[in-house]
Amino acid sequence: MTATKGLEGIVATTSSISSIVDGVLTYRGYNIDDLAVNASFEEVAYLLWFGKLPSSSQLSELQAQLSRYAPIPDELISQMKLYPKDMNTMAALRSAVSALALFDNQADDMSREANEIKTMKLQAQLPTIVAAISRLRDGLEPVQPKEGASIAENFLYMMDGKAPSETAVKAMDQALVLHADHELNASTFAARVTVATLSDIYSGITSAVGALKGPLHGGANEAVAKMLDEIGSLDNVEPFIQQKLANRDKIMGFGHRVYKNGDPRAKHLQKMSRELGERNGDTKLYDMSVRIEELVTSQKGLKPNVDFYSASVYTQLGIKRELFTPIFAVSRVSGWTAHILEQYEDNRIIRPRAEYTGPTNQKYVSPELR
Ligand SMILES: CC(=O)SCCNC(=O)CCNC(=O)[C@H](O)C(C)(C)COP(=O)(O)OP(=O)(O)OC[C@H]1O[C@@H](n2cnc3c(N)ncnc32)[C@H](O)[C@@H]1OP(=O)(O)O
Ligand SMILES: O=C([O-])CC(=O)C(=O)O
Repeated sequence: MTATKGLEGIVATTSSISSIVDGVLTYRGYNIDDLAVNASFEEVAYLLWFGKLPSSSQLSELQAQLSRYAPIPDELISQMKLYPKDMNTMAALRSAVSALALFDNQADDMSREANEIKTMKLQAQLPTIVAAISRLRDGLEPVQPKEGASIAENFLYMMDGKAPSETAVKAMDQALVLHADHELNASTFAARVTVATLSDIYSGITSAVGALKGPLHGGANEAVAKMLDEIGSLDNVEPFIQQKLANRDKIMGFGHRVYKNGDPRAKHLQKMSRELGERNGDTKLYDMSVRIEELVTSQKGLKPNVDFYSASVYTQLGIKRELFTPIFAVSRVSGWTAHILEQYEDNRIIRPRAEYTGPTNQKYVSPELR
């Protein structure tokens, strides 16, 4: 038995949800480039869950269901009020998602029908939770979700309590589409491992949020924003990046386990970042990002991943940095739940082996003789 570090190149499951072949990402066979410019996030969520794009009536029904499920239990809000103000937002989200199970009397109902309802509840409630965490941290009361609004619009509205601009809603919706699913990434794998023990869907999503939090995965978008802050100006990009590369430090938002010639989602986020900068009359963040990309690509051969330009997109939308990774979860919960439903459909416990490298032939010696 020989271990492969990080399971690189290991095919661990079959899946019909999303694929990455020769650098092309598809959801259920639809190219991400097509979906990013044409589909709404709700259409994409439906596609991931049910395998086909919804008809107009199916889409309206889904929107109505998501609206109905969006409010979160008052008991959960009371609990969240006890979270410390200096909390890590992803840790708070992880706790709140776990607590949601306590207020759902179908949490342990393993029927397909019950799991589809929980899937929609989770999709509807994650944005409400993230917006509430943000407001409670600022000493503000949560804003109730607005009936009939899309996930993107509602999320922006619940964060600020003000109607978001059309531009902001469009950008958020596209960002949600781009982050919705990504084959067997670490958080999706964590979700599948958890539910493959026949544990409940809330346990799977709690595991996934925990895995997404790390800076090598979803947490990289927040780290990119910190780096942009630290760099501060276009003039400082070159010395900063040269120093980082000389120290062999990782540049956050670059590199990918699967894509070696670039992440197909990055170009859409780059375009969004440029357009938002032009609209705001200030392209500094975009210009700095492009310069970082030029340096890292020419000197290390590394290309930006989905987390790189999303940092300048969200910053230019006026979103606080500590919400960047939670926004990833607001989108990716669609993919996580699709994978969980798929795992339950044809389940076998996921239990690989480890190559043992510790000592052998040890003999027990009593404590006084050690
Ligand atoms: C949504 C997402 O999860 S996208 C990924 C988000 N994460 C990041 O942006 C964090 C920065 N990137 C990374 O840490 C990595 O590229 C990962 C985690 C994405 C992929 O990791 P792996 O597939 O294990 O690649 P690995 O870390 O082995 O990198 C291969 C080589 O490229 C280097 N490298 C990879 N990424 C970077 C980077 N961002 N900056 C500098 N060097 C890098 C490594 O140091 C390594 O060099 P070496 O062979 O000289 O030791
Ligand atoms: O696939 C991965 O390893 C990480 C990633 O890009 C994602 O989850 O979107």
